[in-house]
Amino acid sequence: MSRHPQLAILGFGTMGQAISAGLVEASGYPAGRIHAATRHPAAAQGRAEALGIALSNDANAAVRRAEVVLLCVKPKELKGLLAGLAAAGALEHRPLVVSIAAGTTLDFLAAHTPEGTPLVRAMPNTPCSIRRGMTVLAAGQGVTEAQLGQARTLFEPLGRVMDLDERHMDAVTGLSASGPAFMFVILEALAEGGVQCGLPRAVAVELAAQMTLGAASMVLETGRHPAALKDDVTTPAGCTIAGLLALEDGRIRSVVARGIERATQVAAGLG
Ligand SMILES: NC(=O)C1=CN([C@@H]2O[C@H](COP(=O)(O)OP(=O)(O)OC[C@H]3O[C@@H](n4cnc5c(N)ncnc54)[C@H](OP(=O)(O)O)[C@@H]3O)[C@@H](O)[C@H]2O)C=CC1
Ligand SMILES: O=C(O)[C@@H]1CCC=N1
Repeated sequence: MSRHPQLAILGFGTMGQAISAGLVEASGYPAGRIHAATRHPAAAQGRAEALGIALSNDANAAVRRAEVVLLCVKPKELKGLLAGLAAAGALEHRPLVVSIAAGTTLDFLAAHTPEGTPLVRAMPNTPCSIRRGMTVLAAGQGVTEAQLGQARTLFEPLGRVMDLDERHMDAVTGLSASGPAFMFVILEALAEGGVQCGLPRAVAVELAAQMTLGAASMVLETGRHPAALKDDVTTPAGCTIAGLLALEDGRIRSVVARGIERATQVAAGLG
């Protein structure tokens, strides 16, 4: 299979568009090799045209010519979509099927696709649209290393990729897939703190975002524990420890951790 297989993207909403944008705009995937399908294409036609990819309401046609099928519909919409593909015989050539649906297991996918369909579950996030994504992959039974590699090749240009056992997928969803929303709220709060202390809002947002990027990059690039990096910032009797204690008074650690736990619990029930 080529490095840029014929790709069908079913569902062209937030994630279908984020992945398409990452592939075409940021990583040079040939737009002509991507065919997206959605039930109401008019709404997203402008975005598809801007990317140069074909968008129609004919999922069966997109799948018939595809070597890789990326399922980007809501979990509740997946069963009907797969039933339609099966009824039309669109998966008879056994393309690699990659689902990003939260809470939707490989067993469910296997039960709703023709026997022997190679299946991979993936959990990306919206930063994939600018190549700063995090995607976790879990391979279905019988998927070869080459097929898993094909899925990896698809997501690697969009950011980091990690393989994990499927049992971790709900926690992955709660942490790295829902996580951007949590970080946007935290970023907004950081900026509000700056505004409260007199910074213009645009300046506060830029400082908050660049600081967050720098802190996250230090964790990834140094491999040091976040607690050790925090200690480096915290001068005895200085301002940082004063701020940290105020955050602890608000139970920042348990509030954030419980948010991930709750998102994980809900993700498990979405399929
Ligand atoms: N949003 C996120 O940050 C993340 C989402 N996910 C997962 O990605 C999937 C998509 O989420 P998201 O992009 O946010 O959802 P959206 O609702 O934005 O997009 C889903 C799209 O699927 C289309 N659709 C629905 N049914 C069909 C069908 N039968 N055939 C073709 N297209 C169809 C809908 O459009 P139309 O009505 O025109 O058909 C819609 O645009 C979900 O399963 C979610 O769990 C995973 C990681 C992160
Ligand atoms: O909120 C959701 O259900 C989806 C899955 C992970 C991110 N967004």
